[in-house]
Amino acid sequence: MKKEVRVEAAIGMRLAHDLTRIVPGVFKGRAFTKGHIIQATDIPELLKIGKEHIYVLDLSDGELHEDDAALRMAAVLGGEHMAHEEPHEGKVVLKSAIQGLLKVNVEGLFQINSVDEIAVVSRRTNTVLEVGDKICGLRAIPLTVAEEKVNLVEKIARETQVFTIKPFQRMKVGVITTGSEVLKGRIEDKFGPVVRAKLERFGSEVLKQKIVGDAVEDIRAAIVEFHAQGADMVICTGGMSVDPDDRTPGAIKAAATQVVSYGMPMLPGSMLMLAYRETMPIFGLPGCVIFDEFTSFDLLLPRVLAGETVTRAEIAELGHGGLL
Ligand SMILES: Nc1nc2c(c(=O)[nH]1)N[C@H]1C(S)=C(S)[C@@H](COP(=O)(O)OP(=O)(O)OC[C@H]3O[C@@H](n4cnc5c(N)ncnc54)[C@H](O)[C@@H]3O)O[C@H]1N2
Ligand code: MOO
Repeated sequence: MKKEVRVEAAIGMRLAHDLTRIVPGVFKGRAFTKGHIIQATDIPELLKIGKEHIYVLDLSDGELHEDDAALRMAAVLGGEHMAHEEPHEGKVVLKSAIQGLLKVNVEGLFQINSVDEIAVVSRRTNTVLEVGDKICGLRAIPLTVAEEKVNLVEKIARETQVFTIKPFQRMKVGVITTGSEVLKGRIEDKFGPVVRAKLERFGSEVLKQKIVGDAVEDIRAAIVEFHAQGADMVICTGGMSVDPDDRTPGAIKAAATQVVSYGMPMLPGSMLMLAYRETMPIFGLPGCVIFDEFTSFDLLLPRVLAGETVTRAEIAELGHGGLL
């Protein structure tokens, strides 16, 4: 049960929840903390943030304070490689304790948010998380909430394992740079450093970079050789579009046991190819990867490094929102 008391009459009473001050462009946060005992000197400040009344709470059985509801939900939604802090203004934030790939059971999250008065708000599935990055913020909407709603959230969370973080594998990657202009020294290679930096971010490394021309057989042989040497992944660069000298897709196809897709419904990065030679992933990277900061490669590389196999159906789904 909650009772309203005028602030002038509330001196000596404990605040039942955090109170928020927002000054646009300057500050948004806690002005008063739950449990604070109201002093006469607080009254002008309370009135300034629009509080003429405060609640005095007397929780009945089966009713939870917003902070306790949030903490209970965080305890079941959190899991391996996750951490959270104390509630602020009724909200708890789950954070990642490692660098990894966030997997969200979207159906489980939907079921939880279908429980009235509950909000669990997450990053999108397949987001790359660095140490300390937020996974989700969660809260009960009212100041007090029926415990049975939190029980239901706990049940769904246990059954669906809503959030998982997959650490990245450390892979040894063979890089094959195609293009007569690079082989013949007409231009300086820019792909090597870009690919190396993208791999190193996830703790993987370039085993070796081979500079080959545009001949299908040379590119195919280089892929087969890396595979025989035990590379975990091969990345071919350039030669992915429609010119007569763009022969990389044909060479990847010749070396692969499975082509997942040549072409992605994403821009930039629409000419990317993903294939496998047995279990070894092979990427064909189009020229845009040396120019654009984020392409389809930046979306698929973390998936592959997390040990996931990407299907053609998932690639087809990328079209919605794929225009970057
Ligand atoms: N008519 C069409 N034009 C283009 C298409 C298409 O479908 N039809 N696709 C476009 C897309 S999308 C991309 S992305 C680009 C690039 O595709 P490629 O992978 O074939 O790129 P290249 O032709 O090999 O090279 C383009 C450009 O980049 C330079 N390059 C390549 N490799 C390196 C390297 N290792 N270091 C430095 N510079 C490199 C190369 O010299 C060219 O200047 O095609 C669109 N066009
Ligand atoms: O593979 Mo291309 O940019 O879509 O930029």
